[in-house]
Amino acid sequence: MADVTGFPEFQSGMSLTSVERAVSEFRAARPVLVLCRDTAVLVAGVEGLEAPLAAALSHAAIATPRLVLPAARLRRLGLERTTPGSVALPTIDLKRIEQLALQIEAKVDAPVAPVVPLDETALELARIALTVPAVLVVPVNPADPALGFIERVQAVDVASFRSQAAKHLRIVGRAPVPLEGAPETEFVVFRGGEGLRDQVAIMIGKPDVSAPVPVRLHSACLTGDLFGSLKCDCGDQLRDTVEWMAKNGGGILLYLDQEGRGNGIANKMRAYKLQSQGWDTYDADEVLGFDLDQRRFDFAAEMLKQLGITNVDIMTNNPVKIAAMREAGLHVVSERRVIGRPTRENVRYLASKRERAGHFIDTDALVARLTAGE
Ligand SMILES: Nc1nc2c(ncn2[C@@H]2O[C@H](COP(=O)(O)OP(=O)(O)OP(=O)(O)O)[C@@H](O)[C@H]2O)c(=O)[nH]1
Ligand SMILES: [Zn+2]
Repeated sequence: MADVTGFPEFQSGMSLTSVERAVSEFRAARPVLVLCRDTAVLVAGVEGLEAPLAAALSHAAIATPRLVLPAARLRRLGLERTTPGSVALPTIDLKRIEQLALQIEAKVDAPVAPVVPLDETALELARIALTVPAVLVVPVNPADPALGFIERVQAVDVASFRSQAAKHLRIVGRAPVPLEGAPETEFVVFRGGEGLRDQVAIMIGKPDVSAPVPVRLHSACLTGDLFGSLKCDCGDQLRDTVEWMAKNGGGILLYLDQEGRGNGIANKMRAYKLQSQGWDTYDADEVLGFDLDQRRFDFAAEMLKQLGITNVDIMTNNPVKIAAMREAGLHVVSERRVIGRPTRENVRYLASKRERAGHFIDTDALVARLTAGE
């Protein structure tokens, strides 16, 4: 007789699910209890942190709470740092937290301690949740009855979440979607990978998979892809790639849920606001606590493998994407550059990508095109 006492199939993937639940709580500005052997901390983001929650956290604390900040933010606060650190908070003072985590001209006002593993977990939670990377970590007693209703997650599950999510990618739907200029196109939707939504492989034409297949990894850019923002070249890159693939025997465009270089749309808008005040694309991100690029591409390589691709003709200017495909075991046979139209608003952005992140972009040629009014 079948075993009717339990639901064994529900066990598989539970560690992923527990992190997903914790991330939902965290995004809703509710604290999460993170456990590592005998140690427990409440973790709360600085976004949405208000006085009643601050008071409850102080009340539950069994040792001094701390504010954990990433290296990028500490550099903005005036320290030479390549690793995250924490600042003790004898009282949970919202104004001081706001200053240390977000204010533009703030300087660090207290000693910065090296992080412990639970601090790293707290930052990782904020990263997965796509919130501002600044977190309050409050040591607590996990048996405290006041914490009974709070979502609990194991630190080890948070730490392995992103690589697990890459491994658990699976196709959940596919259908033909004829596109203008590329009528023979199929959309293949994958669940898993990065971000909070699904990933889509757009199969244009019928590429010969025995030869190197033209592939573009395209990170979502709502403003550029959909609305034609002049601030970047994403919309052109997207449409030009589809058109090129349709005319040249087909290819695969991976549309990846990595808005804002993996920082999420809200942080991208925070960065755009800073850019409107004169900051460049990378410095604006650093003010918010982000390093150059938060994206991983291991799951994109996994999508290609599941589609039966091993040899790739990659369409990108980004050396990190190329290295990631090689590292994941794909054979990058050739490379093509993909440059959109230069605009007065995007030329500085493109130059920064070349100067700061080593993208293969000929900015002199772009400036010449812009001046010639192309
Ligand atoms: N944080 C941040 N993200 C941005 C900004 N402008 C555009 N983006 C994001 O940058 C990403 C660009 O994606 P891609 O064009 O696929 O990647 P890329 O690194 O430029 O590489 P290639 O285009 O392949 O050469 C998208 O996720 C955009 O949403 C910005 O000013 N700040
Ligand atoms: Zn863009």
